[in-house]
Amino acid sequence: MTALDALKTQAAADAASKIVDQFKADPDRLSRMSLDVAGIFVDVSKQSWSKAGFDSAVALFEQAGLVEARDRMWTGKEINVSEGRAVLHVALRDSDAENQRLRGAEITADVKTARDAMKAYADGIRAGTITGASGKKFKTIVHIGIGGSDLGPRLVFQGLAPLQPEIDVRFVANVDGSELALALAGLDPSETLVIAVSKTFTTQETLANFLAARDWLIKALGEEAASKHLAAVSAAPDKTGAFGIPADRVFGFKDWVGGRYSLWSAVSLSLIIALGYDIYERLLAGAHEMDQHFLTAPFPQNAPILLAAAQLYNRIGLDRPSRAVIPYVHRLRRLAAFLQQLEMESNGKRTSPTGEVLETKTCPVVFGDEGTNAQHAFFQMLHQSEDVVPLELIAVQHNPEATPDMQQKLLSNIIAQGEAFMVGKSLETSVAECEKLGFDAARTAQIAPQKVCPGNKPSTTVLLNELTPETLGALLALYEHKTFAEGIVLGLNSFDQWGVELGKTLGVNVLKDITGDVIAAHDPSTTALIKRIKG
Ligand SMILES: O=P(O)(O)OC[C@H]1O[C@H](O)[C@H](O)[C@@H](O)[C@@H]1O
Repeated sequence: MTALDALKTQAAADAASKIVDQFKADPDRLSRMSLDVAGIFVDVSKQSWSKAGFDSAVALFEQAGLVEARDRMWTGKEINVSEGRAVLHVALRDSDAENQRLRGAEITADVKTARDAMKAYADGIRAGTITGASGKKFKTIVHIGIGGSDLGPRLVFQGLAPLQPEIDVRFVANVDGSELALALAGLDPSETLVIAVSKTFTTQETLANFLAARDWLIKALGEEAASKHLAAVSAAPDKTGAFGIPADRVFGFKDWVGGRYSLWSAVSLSLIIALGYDIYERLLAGAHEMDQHFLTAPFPQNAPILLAAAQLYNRIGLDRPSRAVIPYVHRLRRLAAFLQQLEMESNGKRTSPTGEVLETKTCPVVFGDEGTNAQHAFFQMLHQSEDVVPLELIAVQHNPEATPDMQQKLLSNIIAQGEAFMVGKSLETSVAECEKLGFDAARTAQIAPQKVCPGNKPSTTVLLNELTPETLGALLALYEHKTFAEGIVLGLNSFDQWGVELGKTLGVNVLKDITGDVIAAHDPSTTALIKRIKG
C-alpha cells in the first residue's frame, strides 16, 4: 500500500468520529497540533484528522523524500527539471556568507549585485537625488506587471503601506485599459515613475500597458524627458532596450527565481522605493526565519508541513476539492489571489516530471475573500452545504489601526466562526430556538431543519501577533514551503507551468483573426465571437 493509500484508509476511518470528539479523546491534541513560529501561531487542531490521521499525513513527507528534495533545492540543484533550472528564491533571503557556503561565488555575487543596485536606486529616489526630467521628486510609481510580477508586490504594498505614503504605488496588471486609466488618473507625469516588471519581458499584457503608459509620459514630457521616468525589472534585461528604457535603470534577477516566487527579488523594486530598503530587509528577515524553521523543525512541529499535511489529508484523504482562505485583515485582502497563483499554478498539474499521469488528485481550488466581509456573502454555503470546504482563517492579533472595540469584535468573529464550523447546530437546538421564539408546531417543523448546521467542518487558524514586515515575510514563506512540500508528496514539479501556454498560443491566433483579413478555422461559437468583435 502506498503512503497516500494509507492516508486514505486512515482518513476514512477517522470519518467515524467528529472533530469535537477527537478533542475529548485526546487531551494533548491542541498542543500537538499547534505551534508558534516567527510571530505566527498556527493551529491545525480543528482539522478532521484523528491522532493517527495526523501522524499518517505528517509521515507522507518523510516517505516522499522531502528532506533530500529540500536539500537539493537549498543547494541549487536543477529541481525544475522541465526548464532545466535551479529554484533559489531562498537565496534572496540568505546572507552573503550563507549563499557563499551553500551556493558558491556566482549566486552570491548575483544576489549582492542586485541588492546593491536596488538599494542605491531606491535611496536615491527617496533622497531626491534621482528625480524626474524636470528635477521634481517622484511622488508616484506606476508598477506594471501581471501574475508573479504583480500579486506579491501588490499584496505586500497593501499590507505595509503607511496611511499617507510619501511615494505611492499604483499597480496595473490587466490589459483592459481601465486599470491603467484609473492608475494614471490625476497623476502628474513629471512626478511619476513607470516601472515595467516582467521576468520574461515578453508578456503581452505588461508590454501593451507599458507602451501605453510610456505614450502618456511622452505626450506630456517629450520623448527624451520621458525616458527619465522609465525603469524595468526583468530576468531578460537584453529585451528591455527595445522599449526605450535606459540600461542603467534596468534591474535584473536570475532565471532561478520562479515568477510566483519572485517578490523577494527586484520584482519588488516599486515597494522598495516606496517603503524604503530597510522595510524590504525586514521582509526578507521574516521569510528567512521561516526558512530556518522549515529547514530545522521536526516535521510534526514544522508549520509549512502542518499546513501541507492538512491540505493533503483533505484533498487526497477525503477528496475535498476546494479550500477557502479567509484573512480577517483588510490589508491582506489579496492573499487568496496571491495563494491562487502560488498553489494552483505550482501544484495544479496532472503529470509527474517524467510525464506519467498522476494517480491522485493534486491542488484543490483555492478561493477566498477578507473576513468578516465573507461571512456576509458566502459563508452561508460553507455552513450548510453538504460539501465540506476546509477553511484557513487568518487574523492579526494586535492592530494599531483598530480601536480596542473594533479589534475585539473582529477577533471574536474569527474565533467564533472556527467554533461554529466545527460544532455546528443540531436539530434539537434549532427546535428549542423556535419554541423560544413562540413558533407553533407547524412553523417549528418548517423552520427548525433550516437552521441546522451540520458542523464537523474543518478549519486551520493562523494568527499573526502583528502585521509587520517580518511577520508578513514569514507568512508568505510559510505558504511557499507548504506548496513545495505538497508538490514533493504529489510527485510533480511545482516550478513550471506548461498549462498556461495553450491559452496564450490560441490568444495570439485569435488576435491575428481579429486584426487580419481572414479568419482561420474554428468551432462555430468561436468564429461567431470573432466576427462579432470585428463588427
Ligand atoms: O513576469 P512575466 O514574465 O511577465 O510573467 C508573468 C506571469 O505570466 C505567465 O503566464 C505565468 O503563468 C506566470 O507564472 C507569470 O508570473
